[in-house]
Amino acid sequence: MQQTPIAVPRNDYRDAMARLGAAVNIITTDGPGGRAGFTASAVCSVTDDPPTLLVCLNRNASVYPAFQANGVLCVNVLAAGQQALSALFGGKTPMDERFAACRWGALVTGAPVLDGAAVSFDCRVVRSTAVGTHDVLFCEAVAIRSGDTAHGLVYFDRRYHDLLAA
Ligand SMILES: NC(=O)C1=CN([C@@H]2O[C@H](COP(=O)(O)OP(=O)(O)OC[C@H]3O[C@@H](n4cnc5c(N)ncnc54)[C@H](O)[C@@H]3O)[C@@H](O)[C@H]2O)C=CC1
Ligand SMILES: Cc1cc2nc3c(=O)[nH]c(=O)nc-3n(C[C@H](O)[C@H](O)[C@H](O)COP(=O)(O)O)c2cc1C
Repeated sequence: MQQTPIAVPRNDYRDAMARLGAAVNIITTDGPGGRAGFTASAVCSVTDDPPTLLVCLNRNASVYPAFQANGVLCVNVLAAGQQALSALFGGKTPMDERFAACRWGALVTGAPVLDGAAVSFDCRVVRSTAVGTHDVLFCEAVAIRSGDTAHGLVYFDRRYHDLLAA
């Protein structure tokens, strides 16, 4: 017998996702579309050959056109103590104000690399697929910079938690 699928209400889904702990990342880009950056928890590793991550970006975000035009990005994984940057890049703040809050470098693509990040993946976007409200960006790493800190940051239950190494 066929079962009728029951849709999960959006808020129930969000409440459930709030219990899936995730790293917090500042995703940056620069190029012909201009400099831009946003906070993302929807980031994960796809394959190590070729080294590929995915990043989910809402097509309604103000930063979307810049990421589309540039085709490059840097995934900056936040370290313990950097949660203020997550709020700053999490929406509404003018772009210059977001970037003025900390120091930046560059590796290969020119996408901004955050000083003090736990690790940064400099990437070219090699493919993208639209799913619902978001684009899933497949990003091939062309350079990596590891930070000095052993202390990470996790977003869980709508709050930030420092991960302090023993
Ligand atoms: N993947 C995304 O686009 C995410 C967007 N956000 C944005 O930040 C705001 C604050 O987030 P929270 O304090 O965690 O409260 P929330 O209740 O809005 O979200 C709870 C969880 O649901 C998921 N989620 C939220 N919005 C989503 C979206 N549009 N698409 C897919 N998954 C989504 C995330 O895992 C998030 O941590 C959200 O309202 C949303 O606008 C936050 C986390 C992920
Ligand atoms: C903790 C946190 C995680 C987020 N994760 C994502 C994400 O994975 N993908 C996404 O498109 N937006 C995510 N957002 C929302 C974007 O950061 C926000 O929409 C972005 O800064 C664009 O905002 P703007 O349109 O005001 O520029 C997240 C926000 C927060 C605070």
